[in-house]
Amino acid sequence: ENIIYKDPKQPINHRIKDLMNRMTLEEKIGQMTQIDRSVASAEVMKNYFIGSVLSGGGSVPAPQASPETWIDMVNDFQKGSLSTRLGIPMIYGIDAVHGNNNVYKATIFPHNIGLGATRQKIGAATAREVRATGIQYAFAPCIAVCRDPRWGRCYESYSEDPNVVRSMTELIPGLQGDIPPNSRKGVPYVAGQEKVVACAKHYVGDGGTTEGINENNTVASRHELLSIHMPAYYDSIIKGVSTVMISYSSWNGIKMHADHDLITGFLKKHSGFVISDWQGIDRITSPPHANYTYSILAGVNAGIDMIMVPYNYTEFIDGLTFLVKNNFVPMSRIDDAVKRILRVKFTMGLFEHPLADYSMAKYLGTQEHRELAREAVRKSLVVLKNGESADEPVLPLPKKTSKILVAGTHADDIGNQCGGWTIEWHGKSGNITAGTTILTAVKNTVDPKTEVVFNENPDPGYVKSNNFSYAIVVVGELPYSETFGDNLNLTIPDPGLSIMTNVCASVKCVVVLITGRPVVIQPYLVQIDALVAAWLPGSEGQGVADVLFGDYGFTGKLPRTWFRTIDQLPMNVGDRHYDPLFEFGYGLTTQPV
Ligand SMILES: OC[C@@H]1[C@@H](O)[C@H](O)[C@@H](O)c2nc(-c3ccccc3)cn21
Repeated sequence: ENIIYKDPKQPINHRIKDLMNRMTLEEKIGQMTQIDRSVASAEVMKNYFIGSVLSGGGSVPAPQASPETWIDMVNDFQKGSLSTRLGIPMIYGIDAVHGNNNVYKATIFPHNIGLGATRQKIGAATAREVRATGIQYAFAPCIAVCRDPRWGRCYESYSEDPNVVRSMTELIPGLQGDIPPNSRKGVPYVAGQEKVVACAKHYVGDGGTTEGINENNTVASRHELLSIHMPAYYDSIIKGVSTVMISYSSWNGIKMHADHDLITGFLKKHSGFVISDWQGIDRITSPPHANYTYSILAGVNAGIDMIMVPYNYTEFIDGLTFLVKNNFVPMSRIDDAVKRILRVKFTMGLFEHPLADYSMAKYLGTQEHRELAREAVRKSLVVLKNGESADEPVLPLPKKTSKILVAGTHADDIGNQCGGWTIEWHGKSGNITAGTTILTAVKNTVDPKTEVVFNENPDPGYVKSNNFSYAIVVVGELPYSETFGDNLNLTIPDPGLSIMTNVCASVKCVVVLITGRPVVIQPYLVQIDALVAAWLPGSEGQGVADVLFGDYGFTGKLPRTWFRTIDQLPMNVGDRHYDPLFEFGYGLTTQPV
């Protein structure tokens, strides 16, 4: 190819410069525009030079669509982009935040709250399952530091402790590949076709809002912001994260999407691109979209490079074009944004491999990935109580006994054990995707002679009259995401609470909590014989039975403080007044049998 930007042997900076020199303003602004698949088509991609498409939570080509159907859709949009004058390929993004979780039959890993180990391997497996659907960009990892469990997204946060969150940035080399030894830091990196572009989110302070109110205001000194919420961004950038997503929240009343100092003045020492959240610039104003021209002006001039519009792309394109032509947004700002977007697209080899090939479809939901998820589940569970004293432990449970009861709303429900961001945006109860429920796992694990009785919500009389050796009660929160998960009381919703108290009043009980965060449990502890925090384990429920029955020991530790009562919140490790029910880092261990 004698056209420099099309020649993979040319240095990337030369390819960027050559391509930029050829681009019209319309083509440049198109690169800055990301639209949802529901308003995309090959025609739209071609006519508006769209640079990126996404699947918002639950935005799928068809219910239970196969990997091939996903690849067909992505390649159809790509062909539209390749048919433009300059043939700049588009990049497709999706929230693969615990596996490629929008996709039917994808492996669903534990949510971040439960991810204690194996993060790089999980990143690599997730990258493969994203590529299995032809997608090249994952809006992960979320490196929020959740400081108040009343926040609806606390389960998307690894921990309240910035150091734990920093260690979780190991997901990035899993997703993107390890940056080459002694390569320049702060440069985007994606190692080929089995890796994806990652996205550290949401910049910055998303987990520190008042009372955990989603998208709200984080009141913090500069020192607190930099020491609690910022550290993991350093690690992410050093590890070559290619993109950073801006938070809906505000810092001391300033909307992050309009914060030039923190975006351009601080973050953009790295040379990847910065992307807005969904209608993130619209929400700069209250009410959202009250002055969209101002939203575009404030967001783009603050330093945002790609706008997740995601629907009314002509309004965005026309608005930004007006602002550039009338010198409200300098051309230098547009060129900076497009340069960064092109750098990521060139670095990841998208110009050389714009179309997904079907050979990777086989990676979706493989047994190998499910075994990895199962291992992650084992390592994520935390034993908070194990009998009345160490010399009479309840766990591990005997496999061989006459008859056991399994009860609870979360015992035989894949959707409940996966939580939000699974198949649908908010997740959904029921048999929503492939996997192993905890009940199935228990049946797989006990001795064949042991009778396993499942009764979701038994009455006390039933429990008493049946002479069960013990009961496993699996209850917790119903699936939720974002604002819908904001919760000021953090009680176990009924009927879970009454199932727990009824069963535990009548027989020796092991309570397994399926929650995205600590919940009120102190009043019930005395009647619970053993208590396990299982968080949101995902599709591989076998990992729960593996440790319950001693095939593996429990090793998990609390990644966040377990409060005594709600009125203590916010309360985090290191606070002067710290009086938790179970402290950060607490967890009883058991030996494998
Ligand atoms: O799914 C794309 C992004 C995701 O990456 C971000 O983490 C998350 O904050 C987010 N919220 C919405 C969203 C919010 C309200 C209505 C519709 C969609 C969309 N998104």
